[in-house]
Amino acid sequence: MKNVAVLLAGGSGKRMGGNLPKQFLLIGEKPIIQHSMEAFELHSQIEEICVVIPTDYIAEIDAIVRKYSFKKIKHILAGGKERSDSSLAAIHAYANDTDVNLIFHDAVRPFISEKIISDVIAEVQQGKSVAVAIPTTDTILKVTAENCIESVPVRSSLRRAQTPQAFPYSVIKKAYDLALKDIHFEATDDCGVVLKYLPKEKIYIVEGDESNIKITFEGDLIRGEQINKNSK
Ligand SMILES: Nc1ccn([C@@H]2O[C@H](COP(=O)(O)OP(=O)(O)OP(=O)(O)O)[C@@H](O)[C@H]2O)c(=O)n1
Ligand SMILES: C[C@](O)(CO)[C@H](O)COP(=O)(O)O
Repeated sequence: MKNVAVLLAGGSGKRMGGNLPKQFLLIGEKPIIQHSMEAFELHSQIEEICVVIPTDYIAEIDAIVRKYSFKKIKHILAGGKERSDSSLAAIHAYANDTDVNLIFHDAVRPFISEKIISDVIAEVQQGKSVAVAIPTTDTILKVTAENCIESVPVRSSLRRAQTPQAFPYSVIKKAYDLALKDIHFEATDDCGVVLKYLPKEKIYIVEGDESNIKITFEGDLIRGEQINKNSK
């Protein structure tokens, strides 16, 4: 099976604000998305990379690919309205090349480590579905519609989800085929889609790390600069 990294970068970064989608903001003088592209380009077990990006920014990715001589970028695809639409764009792109593992990664998690990618690949190569997560240090509250506490789940059973999330092609395709028949379908990640529509499919967890942050708000850029400096 070929290991394909799908870099999801189709969002507009509403919570970050500003005109430029956050994946093009600089950390360590390099666009955030370029950090993610490099992490997968340099990983020896990744055969191909597929970048999903808003249509207006396809040329920017093409320019980065040419300028820095990326060799593994096979597709640069137009993203969709929701994150799940961007995942679907990648799934459709491999409809005739199904002997692959799709390894979905938020392009705005630029500090993904070689170890996490290796650990994810070790699992998905055995035909397993894989999530990356870390324990939560905060107690997590489940709340009601009126913002009162409904329950306090046992913390030791809770994890914070990161990416990558990886699946054999047949698994993720089937999950999305079923999801698309559901008029109430919505999802914030790909594991949620598999869990809901293929409940018998086990999703194995690989340990993430605290540096694998998602750049979401402006303050995350300061933390990102620190992580980048410490990684030198
Ligand atoms: N339609 C979308 C929405 C999100 N993403 C990608 O999914 C990742 C995680 O999403 P998030 O941090 O929510 O990014 P945005 O959707 O851009 O942010 P916001 O929700 O603040 O608008 C990002 O790399 C983002 O570009 C995507 O590929 N397609
Ligand atoms: C996939 C994810 O990064 C796991 O934490 C997260 O669910 C993405 O959510 P967002 O709303 O697109 O930021």
